[in-house]
Amino acid sequence: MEPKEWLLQPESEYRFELDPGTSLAITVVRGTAEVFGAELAPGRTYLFGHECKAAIFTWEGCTLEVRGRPSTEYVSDETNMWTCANLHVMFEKMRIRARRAQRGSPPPDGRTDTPSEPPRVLVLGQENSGKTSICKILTNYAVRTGVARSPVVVNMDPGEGAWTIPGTLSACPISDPIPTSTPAHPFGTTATSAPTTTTSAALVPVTFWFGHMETKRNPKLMDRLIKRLAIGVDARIEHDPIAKISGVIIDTPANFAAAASNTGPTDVKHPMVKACVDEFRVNHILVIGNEKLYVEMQRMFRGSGMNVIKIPKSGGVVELDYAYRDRMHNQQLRAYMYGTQIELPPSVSESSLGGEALHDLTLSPHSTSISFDDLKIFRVGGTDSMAPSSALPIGAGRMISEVQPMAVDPSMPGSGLLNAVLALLAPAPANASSEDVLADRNVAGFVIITGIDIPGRKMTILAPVTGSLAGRTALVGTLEWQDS
Ligand SMILES: Nc1ncnc2c1ncn2[C@@H]1O[C@H](COP(=O)(O)OP(=O)(O)OP(=O)(O)O)[C@@H](O)[C@H]1O
Repeated sequence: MEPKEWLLQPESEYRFELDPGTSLAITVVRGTAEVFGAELAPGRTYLFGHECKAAIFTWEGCTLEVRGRPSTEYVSDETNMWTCANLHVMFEKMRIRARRAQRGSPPPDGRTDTPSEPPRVLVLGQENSGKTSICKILTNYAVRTGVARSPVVVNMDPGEGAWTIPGTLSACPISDPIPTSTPAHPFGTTATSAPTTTTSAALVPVTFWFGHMETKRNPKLMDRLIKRLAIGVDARIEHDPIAKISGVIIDTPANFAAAASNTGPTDVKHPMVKACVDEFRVNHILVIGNEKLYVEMQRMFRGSGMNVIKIPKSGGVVELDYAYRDRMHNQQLRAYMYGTQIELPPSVSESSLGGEALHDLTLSPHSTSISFDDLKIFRVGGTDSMAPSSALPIGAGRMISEVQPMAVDPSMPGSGLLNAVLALLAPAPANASSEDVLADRNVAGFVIITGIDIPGRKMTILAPVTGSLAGRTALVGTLEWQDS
């Protein structure tokens, strides 16, 4: 198949959408281009797969050579990249001020009355408004400035796998551009059992287990984890002066933008926004394409010094349906266990990639049989946390607190453990108090229960690496492994 050439005028973008089982190879043959803010090296071939939907944008104009058959492809010169660039310049000025204050130098403009806080940005918007893409663009622009920058990207959306798997909340300082090639890795890849030379091993996120895909499953736990994540981020950047002045960029789930009810004070309607703002000391809220939410945010934070900015939704953002999201959740879990393989499009050979594009990162998980007694398994909030509070019978209270861990006995029929995804917890800190809930502990990795033998008191566990699980503690939620 002959490659197709696309001639892009300055400030335009080539948008594409891939169907399942197809892939695309793109080479910049002239000019400069970027994908969600990450520069594409001229002459190098980049692969996209797993139903990836993205845009290759150019500031100065470029020629792209495209091999493969996307289901949709077109060029648009209506983008919101100028907005992103202006936001980046504003945030960069804040970082410069913060850096000078950190070093004890006078501010660049000599004004001592303006604050020298780094940008701490919360991105809000409805479903499919382009929140994750804007977080990526702002992060990529920050790390491309030519001076050391390492903003902390926070994924507050448990439906988004971020660096690990769905069901988690995580944060990670980013110092290299976030690539885009597959939605299996929305914020780049971390090493699981992969060789460190082939993945961004520097990405070691702070990760907590929420256990569900939707925040409404357990709002109390969400609230607790927002606080816990903020503490984790502070601890991570405490001894990292560059990350400290680079600020924080927080991606949120769509329901942060939806009011819990249409009545009552605004901060009651948006409790999770309020929690994020308080815990992460947010100083900028970006509201994507939602006038009502923009006005509500302005009202909610009036007089607090908060900068609420309305930004247009890009016309390129694709409406992702539930079936697609379901496939991506499975894809992210599979990628965690088995790695990521992107099939080469017809007419692209291994040698034409020049050994640079990583398309086959195969991992080999291990299946082991362990005794029921080896692993202590808990479910936070018990089984009734699976139902939203509003679904409980009128007047009925919960039997247990939504953040309380309940032991799960694998020998009980209907334990819900078969095919469940478990988060292995890091060892408890020495100073952990008795009130500590297990969900407060960092996640060290994930395993899947693929078989349960009740008479033999054994279970089969799929894990990315070998190693004994004896004495470990794990949390279970509502995430299930669907082996295909
Ligand atoms: N300019 C663009 N051109 C083509 N595709 C785009 C563009 N911007 C975003 N997309 C794609 O649209 C989809 C939705 O975008 P994104 O994930 O950023 O939205 P979101 O608001 O974070 O979604 P969610 O509802 O999951 O919170 C993604 O697949 C993304 O890659």
